[in-house]
Amino acid sequence: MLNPLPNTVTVHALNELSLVVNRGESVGVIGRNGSGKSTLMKLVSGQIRPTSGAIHASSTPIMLGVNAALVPELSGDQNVVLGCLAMGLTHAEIAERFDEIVEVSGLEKSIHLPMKSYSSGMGSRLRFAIAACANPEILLVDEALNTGDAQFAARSKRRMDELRSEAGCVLLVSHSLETIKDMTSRTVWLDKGDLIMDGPSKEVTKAYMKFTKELSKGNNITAANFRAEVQSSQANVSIVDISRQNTRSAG
Ligand SMILES: Nc1ncnc2c1ncn2[C@@H]1O[C@H](COP(=O)(O)OP(=O)(O)OP(=O)(O)O)[C@@H](O)[C@H]1O
Repeated sequence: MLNPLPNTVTVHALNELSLVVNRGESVGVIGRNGSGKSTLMKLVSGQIRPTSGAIHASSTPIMLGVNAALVPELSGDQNVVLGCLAMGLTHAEIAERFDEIVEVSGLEKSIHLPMKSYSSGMGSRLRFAIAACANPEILLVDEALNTGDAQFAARSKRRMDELRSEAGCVLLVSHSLETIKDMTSRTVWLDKGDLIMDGPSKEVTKAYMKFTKELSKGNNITAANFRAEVQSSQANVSIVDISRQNTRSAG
């Protein structure tokens, strides 16, 4: 940021990095709190703009759970229509998928109540169900947003598995390394806004575990040295700028 406003603080949530995700890839994103994972997802989904650089996408990336701009005063079912229209579905497609969306949301009769009367978990479930019906080519999942109960978790996992198998590519943020190893073949490790490692999920999670283990033992210098060592071994990764080029297709 060149000219920050007075009394403002500039946060470098994410530094320059280059990431190419190919069709058919499932990519995990891991890192400590505040490392830039959600920022990366928001950049890719277009919720925020990068200060510099470019993001190129072959179609509009859909972020599960947050992409639909819903209106609290409207009922759940009205918001289903609104959210689907916002994602580019036609009225005929919405009518076709409506029952499935309500089923995935698990809201049953509450679907007719105003959304402002929902608990945060109920709201998340509705947003998830709406976003999940879009069959996106580029699917973004930020597990930090998951607030559903156990029953919903099982239902959303099922739908997420279907989506993953149908999507061209998936980016998954999770603090669960088991989930990452289970669901992705490639993982990027971010730390303090830097890309530390990009490689096979098994290797990256192993390195990240070693790093966090040293930190939890209080061996901060050993951890920092290891981080630097891993990062420098990745130095052959080309660094290019990021920004976003949206190729939104008309409804
Ligand atoms: N709206 C904001 N205003 C100011 N700083 C922000 C904002 N959003 C994020 N940040 C900062 O950007 C950095 C990266 O945040 P981000 O949410 O991307 O991290 P994260 O890796 O997703 O963390 P977590 O694991 O806790 O969800 C952090 O230092 C955070 O404080």
